[in-house]
Amino acid sequence: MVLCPVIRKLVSKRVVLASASPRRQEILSSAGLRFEVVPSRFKETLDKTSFSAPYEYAMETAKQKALEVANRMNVKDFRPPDVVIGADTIVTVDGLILEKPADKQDAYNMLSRLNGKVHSVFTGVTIVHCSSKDNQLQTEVFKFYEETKVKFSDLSEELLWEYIHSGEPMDKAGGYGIQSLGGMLVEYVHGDFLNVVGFPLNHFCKKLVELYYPPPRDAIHHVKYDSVPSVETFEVLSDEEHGSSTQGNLTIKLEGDNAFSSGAPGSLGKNKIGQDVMGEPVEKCSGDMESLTKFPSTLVELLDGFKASKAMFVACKLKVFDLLKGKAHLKAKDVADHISASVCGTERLLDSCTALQLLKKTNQGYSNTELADKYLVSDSEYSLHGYIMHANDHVWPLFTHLESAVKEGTNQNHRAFGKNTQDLFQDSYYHSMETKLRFMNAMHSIMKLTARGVATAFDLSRFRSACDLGGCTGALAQVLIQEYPHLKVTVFDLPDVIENVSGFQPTGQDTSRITFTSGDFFKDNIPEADLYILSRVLHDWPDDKINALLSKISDLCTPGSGLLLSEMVLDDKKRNRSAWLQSLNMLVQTEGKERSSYEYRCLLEQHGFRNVEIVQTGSLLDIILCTKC
Ligand SMILES: Cc1cn([C@@H]2O[C@H](COP(=O)(O)OP(=O)(O)OP(=O)(O)O)[C@@H](O)[C@H]2O)c(=O)[nH]c1=O
Repeated sequence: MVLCPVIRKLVSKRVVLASASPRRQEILSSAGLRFEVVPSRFKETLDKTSFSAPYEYAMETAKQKALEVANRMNVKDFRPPDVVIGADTIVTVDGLILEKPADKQDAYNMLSRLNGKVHSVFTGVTIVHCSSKDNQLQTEVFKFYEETKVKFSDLSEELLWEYIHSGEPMDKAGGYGIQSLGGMLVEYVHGDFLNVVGFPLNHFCKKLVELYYPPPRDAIHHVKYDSVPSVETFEVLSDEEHGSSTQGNLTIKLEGDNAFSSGAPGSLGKNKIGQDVMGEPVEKCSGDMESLTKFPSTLVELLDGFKASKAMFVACKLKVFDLLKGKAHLKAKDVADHISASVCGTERLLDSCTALQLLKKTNQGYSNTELADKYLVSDSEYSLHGYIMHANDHVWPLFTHLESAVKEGTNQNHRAFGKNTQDLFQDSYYHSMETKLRFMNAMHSIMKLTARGVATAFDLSRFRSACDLGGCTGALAQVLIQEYPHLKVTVFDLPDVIENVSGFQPTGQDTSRITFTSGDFFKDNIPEADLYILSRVLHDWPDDKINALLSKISDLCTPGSGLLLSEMVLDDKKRNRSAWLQSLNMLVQTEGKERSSYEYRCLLEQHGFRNVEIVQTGSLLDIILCTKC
């Protein structure tokens, strides 16, 4: 029996689990999935210090495990399987990542660290959709992770050694198996138990729903029943999505009273074409639903969206998070004094930020959350402060003219800033030192956060030289030279930018393989390289300018040269909300737009690029690599 129809979606596909873990095999086969097991040969040796968070490491390892298997099978069988699933489980405690112990002493060290404490277990999962064109593997990569908190009891040395001698710890992350003897060590678990065991089945099913049955965004909401907690479900699904009939009726009726569903208000259990997918009378369900969902909470969230954004922007601008960094607590009055603001206004801002989970509040006062410390403090390693200031000072005013942008189909720089933008970058970003540095800061902060993902989405080690066109402060170049010891990178950008890059260079790092060259890629000669990179560049421009640029790059390329793009890729199903909103953003501020993978593929193939591969990261940027024929 296949309880969850989304698992049934995979029945007709050749699915491979790239894992030797017997636990993963058991969890997935118990869920009714049919798959082959091809353990990955990928060595789990990625540099942990190069990841901004432990789950990034787990997701990347999971991805590399899956891609290794996809590649190997493509070579061996001359065609890849349809889907490859990879996973990686890690335990984190005291800022350390624990994997499988090397020996008994190592297991003891791990278990002693966990003793009496709460730790996190992260499993990163990657689903790779594979196809093949001219024997070249084409992949679409989807990643996610799940975190579960586990508390160990206070355990005696004797018990720890007895457990270690049982042999159980050796093939398990953190040195324990919660599903077996190790369960005795555990006081409580917060979150998905199976995630600790090695595979977050629930999240996996939700991800499959997103991939195979994307609902219209406003159709997912939390439904409350007397005896059932509010949940986001993946149970009730129909293949008749978006009005297009696919393969038969997937009516599913859950047993007992706890059957629940998701759907647009007033349409519980009713699919797009009016069928009752729960097998219940539609009227009865709709009636119940209306009384239960008086409030269209999705709309309320949207109504509040701009208030939440602005509260965060203002708290950043007033450097509230900088002030609270490293301090145990501050009262509203102390914060107000420091930022020269009213006490009553400051208190409301701080309370709103607390409600938004950017701050914590106790009787002693306010303090930063981990999130704020990491991303909102202006000088933190992966700070988004620069990008947020750009959003506040540049994007926000433009969005107040969205209505005009929609009516006129053009950017609103003239209305928001009194600027005619003949030359987009010169006129809107670089017209004063202040706007120039603000824009550079914004690009630097967002690139620092995303650079590792861009640099490692594909193996670029075959290239010896790269040219990052519009590479701004060189944040991506920094990561590229760390990842690829033989790569030399030229950062090419407008003179206005290159004159000011020195303040953005890291101290104490060898940057001798990075060269900064100034010029305009539309007008001037572009440096020669094996690999050209356009990161968040094409979305600024209309097709005619893109064609001119791609043609110029293509002329410089020799067969085998690469072109790497990073952009937010639009999806037909409108799942990637950030990408669609970013396209609106491009309307109000540039001449460009975001594009779909099909549009990118066409543009690239038109200019002689082939083997177009796309990695959808599920975060801010998707990555496309292609090769000049
Ligand atoms: C915390 C915990 C972990 N595990 C196992 O730990 C291995 C993690 O290692 P991995 O590198 O993610 O996987 P692997 O076993 O090396 O397999 P592979 O996917 O081939 O790399 C997986 O087995 C998991 O079940 C348990 O069985 N129970 C637990 O409570």
